[in-house]
Amino acid sequence: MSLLRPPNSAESKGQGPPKSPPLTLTTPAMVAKNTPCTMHLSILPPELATRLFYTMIEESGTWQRNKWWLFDRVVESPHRTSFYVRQADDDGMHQAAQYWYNGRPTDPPKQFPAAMAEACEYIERVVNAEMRKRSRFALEWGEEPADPASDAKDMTEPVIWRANVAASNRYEGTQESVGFHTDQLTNIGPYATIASLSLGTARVFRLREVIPTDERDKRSARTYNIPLSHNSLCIMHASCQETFKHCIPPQRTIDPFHPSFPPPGSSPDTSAPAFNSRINITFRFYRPDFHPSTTPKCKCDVPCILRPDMKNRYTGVETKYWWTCYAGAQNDGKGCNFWKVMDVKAEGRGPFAGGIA
Ligand SMILES: O=C(O)CCC(=O)C(=O)O
Ligand SMILES: [Fe+2]
Repeated sequence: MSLLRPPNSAESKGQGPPKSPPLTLTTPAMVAKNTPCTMHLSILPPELATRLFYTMIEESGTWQRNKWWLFDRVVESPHRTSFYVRQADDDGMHQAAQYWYNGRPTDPPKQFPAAMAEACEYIERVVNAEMRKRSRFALEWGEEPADPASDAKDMTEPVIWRANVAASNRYEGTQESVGFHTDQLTNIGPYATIASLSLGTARVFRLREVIPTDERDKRSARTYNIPLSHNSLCIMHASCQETFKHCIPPQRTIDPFHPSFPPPGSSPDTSAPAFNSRINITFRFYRPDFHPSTTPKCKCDVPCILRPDMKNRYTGVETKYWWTCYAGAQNDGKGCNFWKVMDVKAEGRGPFAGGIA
């Protein structure tokens, strides 16, 4: 008599623990309480935020939609994206590196535009201050990155995170989006910290936990919606990529963004146009011990990608990670099925915050 059961009862669905409805997190306190993220409002001086928005709108003219093979067809990302490296100031890390994306070698990346480099200094300060408040996971990077002084002169505390690369995304209108995913850990390593700056039209950032297999009958995942406004920073802290997926869903409506001044170079009587565009910049720390030259290659001779074992993550002392073939994303959907468990000692990774290896 299923017709007589209450529509949302566990019994009517046939399985699983009760589900909680999606929760919208509108304040920094709510974000910190419910997710492995923190939200920081009005992060940049307003003039810099608007100037950077205009810079990135201009830059985005050349950005591409990512394409890859999924099973037997090519799919195209419903938004545009690009990759930047910070001026190679230290160890030549970027000069020598061959960058790959979705299983294909990419052109040498562009350098941070001036306004992005300026913004990055504010963001590094906030990220380092936040990280110092949190306890660290054993597999996080355990040493000060090389030459912190050049970018953080007035920091009195040690620098534990540096943004040496950034990926940027542009979402136009209500329908451009990115589906649920976790960020590849190939070069940022386990328990990475990712700092995500939002500019322009506010969009919802959605998070959902991946419940480990052995907890599925005890609890179910909840969806969290975080509206990210112009000039806000969302930090995905260590463990976010191991435990949660994230996406930018399409929306029914958005509010146009009205910049506080017209584009640089416009005539004095021009008023600022309105935009339906959101720009996102995710600042990342490519770890020296996960330098592209150290990425294992699969039998297709393409660098593997590194992913956590999200579903069985509590089976060992530490989360397990896999190196897997990614060639199939480009090669007509055909990869070599190569995989191996990451072995930090055998691969010579570290130093780690937990002092392993
Ligand atoms: O646009 C965003 O806020 C998220 C972008 C993202 O998830 C990514 O670039 O990996
Ligand atoms: Fe992401």
